[in-house]
Amino acid sequence: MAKNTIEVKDLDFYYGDFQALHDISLEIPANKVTAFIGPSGCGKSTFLRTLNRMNDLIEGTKVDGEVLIDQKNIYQEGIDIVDLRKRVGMVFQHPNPFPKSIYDNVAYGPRAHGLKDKAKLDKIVEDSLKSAALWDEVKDKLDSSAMGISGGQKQRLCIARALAVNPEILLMDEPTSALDPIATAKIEELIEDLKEEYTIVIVTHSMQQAARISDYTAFFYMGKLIEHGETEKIFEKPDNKKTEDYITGRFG
Ligand SMILES: Nc1ncnc2c1ncn2[C@@H]1O[C@H](COP(=O)(O)OP(=O)(O)OP(=O)(O)O)[C@@H](O)[C@H]1O
Repeated sequence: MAKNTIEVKDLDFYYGDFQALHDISLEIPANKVTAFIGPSGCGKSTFLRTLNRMNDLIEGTKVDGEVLIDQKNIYQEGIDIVDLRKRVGMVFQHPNPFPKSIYDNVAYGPRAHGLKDKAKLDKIVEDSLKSAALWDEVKDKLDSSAMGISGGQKQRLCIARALAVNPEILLMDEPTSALDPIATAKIEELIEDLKEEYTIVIVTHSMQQAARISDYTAFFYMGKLIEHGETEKIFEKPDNKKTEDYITGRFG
C-alpha cells in the first residue's frame, strides 16, 4: 500500500452515550483529494477529526475500530500523539492565525519541535509560504502581524503553518466556507497543487467544490458512510438513492 494512505476499519465513535459514527470502513488513497459530503450533523467533521485523534481533546468521547496510517493503527497504545498531529496536519473552517507575526506563525511548529537555527527556520518559512501560494504577497512584511492580512491570506497562512512541520496528510474542515469566491478559487487551486505531495481530505458543504477539486468523494448520512468512490461516479451515477437525492439537492 502506498505511503500516506489512510485505511479506516469498522470505526464507531461516541460522544458520551450518543453514537455519532457507525461502523465506518474506508480507504483514503495517497496523493489524492478525498471529499466528505453530507447534510449537516451527519458526522463529517467528527470523522475527519478521528483521523488525527483531534477528538481526544473532547471529554467523554470513545472510539472503537482502527485507523491505519502507513499500516499502523493510530489508536494503538504507545502512539505519540504529538508526532501523529505533525504527520497529519489540520486546517479549520475559520482561519485562526496566532496573534503574532506572519513569520512567527509559520515558524511556530518547527520551533515547538525544537528547531532554533535561524537560517533553517528562514528556509522553512519561505518554502512553506511558497507552497501555500502566499510568499509573493507577504515576503516584504514577514514581521507584520498575521492579524492584518485578508481572510483568504490568513487561510493560506494557516495552510503554510500546517505545512511547516512537514506533514504527510492534510485534513481540511470546510477551509473555504468563510471566504469570498476569489479567495476560495485560490485555495482550490492550491489544493490541486498540494496533492502532488500530500494526501488531502476535505470536508465541504459545497457539492460544486467537491466536484471541482476531489478525486474521491464519500457521502455520509446520519453517522453512516453511505457511498464512496471516484468523484465522477458519485456525482454522475451514484449507486445509492440517498446519495442521488443529496447530490441532486432533494435534501440537505
Ligand atoms: N462535542 C460534541 N459533543 C456532543 N455531540 C457532538 C459534538 N460534536 C458533534 N456532535 C454531534 O455529532 C453529530 C455529528 O456532528 P458533526 O459536527 O461531525 O457533523 P457534520 O456533518 O460535520 O455537521 P456540519 O456539516 O453541520 O458541520 C451531530 O449529531 C452533532 O450534534
